[in-house]
Amino acid sequence: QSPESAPDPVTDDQGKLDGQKVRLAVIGANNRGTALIKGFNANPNAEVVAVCDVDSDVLQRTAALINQPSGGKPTTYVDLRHVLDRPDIDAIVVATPNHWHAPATILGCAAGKHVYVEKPCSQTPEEGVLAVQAARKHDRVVMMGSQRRSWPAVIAAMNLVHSGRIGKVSYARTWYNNRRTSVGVGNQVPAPQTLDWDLWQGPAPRRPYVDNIVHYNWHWHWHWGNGELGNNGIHVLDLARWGMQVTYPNRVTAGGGKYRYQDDQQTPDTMMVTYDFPESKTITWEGLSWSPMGAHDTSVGVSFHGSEGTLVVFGQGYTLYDDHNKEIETVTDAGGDTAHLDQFVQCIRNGGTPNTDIQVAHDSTLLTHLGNMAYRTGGLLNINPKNGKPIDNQAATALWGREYEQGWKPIV
Ligand SMILES: NC(=O)C1=CN([C@@H]2O[C@H](COP(=O)(O)OP(=O)(O)OC[C@H]3O[C@@H](n4cnc5c(N)ncnc54)[C@H](OP(=O)(O)O)[C@@H]3O)[C@@H](O)[C@H]2O)C=CC1
Ligand SMILES: O=C1CO[C@H](CO)[C@@H](O)[C@@H]1O
Repeated sequence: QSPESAPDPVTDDQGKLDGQKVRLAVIGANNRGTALIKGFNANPNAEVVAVCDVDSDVLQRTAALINQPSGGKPTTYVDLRHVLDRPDIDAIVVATPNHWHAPATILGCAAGKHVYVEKPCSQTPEEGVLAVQAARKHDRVVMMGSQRRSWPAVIAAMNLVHSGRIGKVSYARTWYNNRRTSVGVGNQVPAPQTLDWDLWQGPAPRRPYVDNIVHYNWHWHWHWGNGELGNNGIHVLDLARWGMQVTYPNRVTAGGGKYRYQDDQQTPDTMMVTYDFPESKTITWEGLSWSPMGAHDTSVGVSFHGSEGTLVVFGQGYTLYDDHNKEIETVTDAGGDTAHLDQFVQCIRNGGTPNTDIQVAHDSTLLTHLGNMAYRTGGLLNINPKNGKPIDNQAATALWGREYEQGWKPIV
């Protein structure tokens, strides 16, 4: 079956389940997928009934984690299209590498499934636009895994910023720091017997298997990933955009490079991006994948700078400062995934729009794409703030979409 001929939609007019458990399939089960299997498994209103992974070892290991209330184990699948064929599955959870995120979301919506898609929700802006269209066309709940949106202290922090507690807020700084090791130089070897390399690649044009890409290091290749900006920048840029109440910028500038190691990584390990918005507001991102010391002695965060004070979101909470940097309060609360996953489940059961609905998700993810597009095309993009598209810039416009393996181009 070709991806363009997905099964007919299975619809229940309101997209609601009248009090039943939401039946989920987790697609992509390794690192993040394992956490999501455990998270949804712990939700009293959800049940993981299927696990799908292109690596049979990962599949067996992760399926074994689940005990269904009925006492059974989830069904296992290698090909996500077979998951979509099952009418008894209400929703899919996509925790594959990034090049699969939007194509799986779009196929899922067409098959009548609600979708929890990991961040970033797309690999290119074009895919993000299509994912929004697919969600609306098929009237599905489509939510992105930017779980900070559901953390109580982060919500309280945003309410403070929006209430004017720190005055007029014109600037937000975001950062991410880590001491990552080198990915080394890979060798072209046969793919492991347990791995279906063709399906792992799916929508991406075919390449030979190289032994330092699976797992995780695909993040650092433009062919499959979106670099640190798409990996960790999305979490904090999403918060910055929420706090600043902005959507599309009018100018994006990017600098940096790949300085630390001589290896196969393509994406920058040192990156600074400035987003200027038409509302006279600016957001910056600083990503250092090799130096662990970030602003305010933290490795990841956002600071909002207002005329009457400053608010720093870090970890699971925030610190509020007055206009002379005197600390007023520090608040921390629950983090994790529980509230975010529950929101997805509740929206499916009871209706409603999740806090990281696909449109919100796309608008935030677009910032990461624009930063990478600026970085890859000379450093400066002028943007149409009405639609987020680069103006008079052929090189950047070429990165709005991407090439697909024949037969895999997403269609809505
Ligand atoms: N919200 C959050 O805090 C976090 C989000 N993430 C996001 O989750 C995603 C996954 O990250 P991570 O788990 O670290 O990456 P990994 O590379 O460790 O895992 C990805 C998994 O997806 C599997 N896979 C690949 N293609 C398919 C397919 N077509 N069908 C089914 N399974 C497939 C992989 O198979 P194989 O076993 O063969 O590699 C692997 O098991 C990323 O997009 C990342 O951005 C990650 C961490 C935290
Ligand atoms: O979202 C994420 C949270 O942090 C992890 C550790 O760096 C990332 O790998 C991941 O993608």
